[in-house]
Amino acid sequence: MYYDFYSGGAEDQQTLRENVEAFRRIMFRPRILIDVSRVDLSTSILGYNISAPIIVAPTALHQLAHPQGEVATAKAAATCNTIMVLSFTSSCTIEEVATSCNAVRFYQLYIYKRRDIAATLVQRAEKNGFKAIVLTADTPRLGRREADIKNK
Ligand SMILES: Cc1cc2nc3c(=O)[nH]c(=O)nc-3n(C[C@H](O)[C@H](O)[C@H](O)COP(=O)(O)O)c2cc1C
Repeated sequence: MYYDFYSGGAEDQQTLRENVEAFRRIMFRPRILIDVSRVDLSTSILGYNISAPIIVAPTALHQLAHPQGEVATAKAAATCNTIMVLSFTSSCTIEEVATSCNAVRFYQLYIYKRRDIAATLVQRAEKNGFKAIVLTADTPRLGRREADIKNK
């Protein structure tokens, strides 16, 4: 059931397939006869410098995959000099992740009807040195993930 959670998509998984296909369609443009003695992919997001234009997207429940969960992911982000976005549905607490490493951390938020829950979480994230809120707006309801239904 853990594997299905990570690998599965909703309904007939057409969007999941299209996500993979979309990346396959992206080609690197070769640039010929230019100086490659120093290659630098670094960039910045909201003023924070990172080693490449890649950050850790918010994903739920890392402890399903590893006992150290998001703490280990945040340490890896710090080692790679990039940003860790901690999921609202993280298996480690905001405080555990904050004290585990010095990665630049953003906090992902779903907005529930109970706005006081969101407010409390934002305050906890702020208090623990998270630098930005990543608002997830595309999940007004969860997709119908048939593998999860089967595994219940
Ligand atoms: C296993 C899994 C768990 C996820 N959990 C969350 C989550 O907790 N919060 C969230 O905002 N997005 C979550 N996402 C969405 C990812 O952040 C999203 O896939 C990522 O932003 C990459 O976007 P793309 O799939 O459109 O390329 C999850 C995705 C996967 C595959």
